[in-house]
Amino acid sequence: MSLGATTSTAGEVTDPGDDVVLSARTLYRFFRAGDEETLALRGVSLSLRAGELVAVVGPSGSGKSTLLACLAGLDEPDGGTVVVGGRRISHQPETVRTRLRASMIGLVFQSGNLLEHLTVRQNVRLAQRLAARGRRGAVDALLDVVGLAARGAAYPSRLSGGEATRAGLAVALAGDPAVVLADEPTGELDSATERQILDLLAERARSGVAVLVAGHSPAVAAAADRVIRLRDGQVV
Ligand SMILES: Nc1ncnc2c1ncn2[C@@H]1O[C@H](COP(=O)(O)OP(=O)(O)OP(=O)(O)O)[C@@H](O)[C@H]1O
Repeated sequence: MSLGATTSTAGEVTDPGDDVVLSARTLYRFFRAGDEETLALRGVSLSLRAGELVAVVGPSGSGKSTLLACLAGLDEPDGGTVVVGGRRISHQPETVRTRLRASMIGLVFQSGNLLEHLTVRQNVRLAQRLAARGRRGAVDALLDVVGLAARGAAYPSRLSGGEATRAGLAVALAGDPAVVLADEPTGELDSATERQILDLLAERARSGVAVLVAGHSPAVAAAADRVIRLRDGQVV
């Protein structure tokens, strides 16, 4: 995918670099609860290239989830810029962020991204339709990739933790995203299932997707091509 366009239209960057699919510059995020102010992100910058698997690791509270939410346009940074596919996603109206996210980004959460009243197959098909990008007929192939070919008719409440994560991954991949952002997808899984999920993410990266996965576990860092360490909201 060529992302090298140069234009002055609002929301586009001048030179995103050859294969940089996502970049964040000097992100700040403050939270205020009563008198207490938390600086969750303190000037975080990063770039994510097509075909690489990058891990964001750091202790609890270091800012991983906040960072991923800002990168995905689910949350707005108080300072700094996020650019995805050559277009600015930060500081945009929600409709713009949602559209950009749907066309470019697949999200995987530990808590799951499945609608409970739909089967696994229906969840994946819906995600594909919403993104309006996935290849038709690819739903079963995708379920096969994540090892859930036999579980397409199951409802989320009947899935094990590992199955739910893999179904969530199929949903995230349904729109053929250029970027996958996974927030602690393996947090609650045993090490064999964690390995499976990380292998799937690595395989996606090898096929050209830019993958960012946040987690605590050494296995997450070990699976990555590159590791970004966060502490107290800063890259260390
Ligand atoms: N909505 C919020 N309101 C107030 N403080 C928040 C909010 N969200 C996050 N924080 C604070 O921001 C800091 C970073 O939190 P964040 O969830 O990003 O960390 P994390 O590295 O993802 O942690 P974990 O590994 O436990 O999920 C923490 O101090 C947290 O308490």
